[in-house]
Amino acid sequence: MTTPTIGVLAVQGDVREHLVALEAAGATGVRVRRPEEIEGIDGLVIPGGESTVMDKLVRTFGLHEPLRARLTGGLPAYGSCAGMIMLADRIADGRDDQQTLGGLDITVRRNAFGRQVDSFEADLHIRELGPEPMRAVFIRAPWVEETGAAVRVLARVESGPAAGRVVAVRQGNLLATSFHPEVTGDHRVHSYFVAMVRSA
Ligand SMILES: NC(=O)CC[C@H](N)C(=O)O
Repeated sequence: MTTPTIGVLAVQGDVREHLVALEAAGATGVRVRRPEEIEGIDGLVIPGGESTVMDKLVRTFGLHEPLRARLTGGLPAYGSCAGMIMLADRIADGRDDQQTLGGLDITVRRNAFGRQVDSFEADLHIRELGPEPMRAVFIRAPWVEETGAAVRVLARVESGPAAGRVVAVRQGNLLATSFHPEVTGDHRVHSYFVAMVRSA
């Protein structure tokens, strides 16, 4: 696989920013909106947005089952923010009929940082990405409340009232961040994911 083809789930959310970041990280990014577009991809990015809407549209467009089938088959996937929620096996205080694609043995709490701190930025040190801190942008972000034994924690909030909260995880071929690396121009998370896709 010289240049991997990575699909960005394009039913809702900040799709364009991920396509740009994937190209910068050496992959070909394609929009995934129809079931037949799932077959040819080597990896999948689920963008930030609104997970309740994303879930409904994924089911309406007949994408839920084919996406689950590929994820179960080991397709590498990266979810940012709402995408993290879509990859989580469990949502804390889950209500209504919100479903996820699942695969990550985590419980996420939606809009976890509270109304006063709707959106904020913080520097994170992520060993896998090198010594330089990463500027992380959180927008009505979830955090990871529980992790199963197979889940590796990659980053935690480092200071302030939410210090210690888990905001980046990996489990096998699945990667998720609470924050939005696609909006900062720092493409290290996407490069890390592209490397995961290459070695899958
Ligand atoms: N920036 C985001 O993706 C926000 C996620 C949104 N709060 C949700 O619950 O889906």
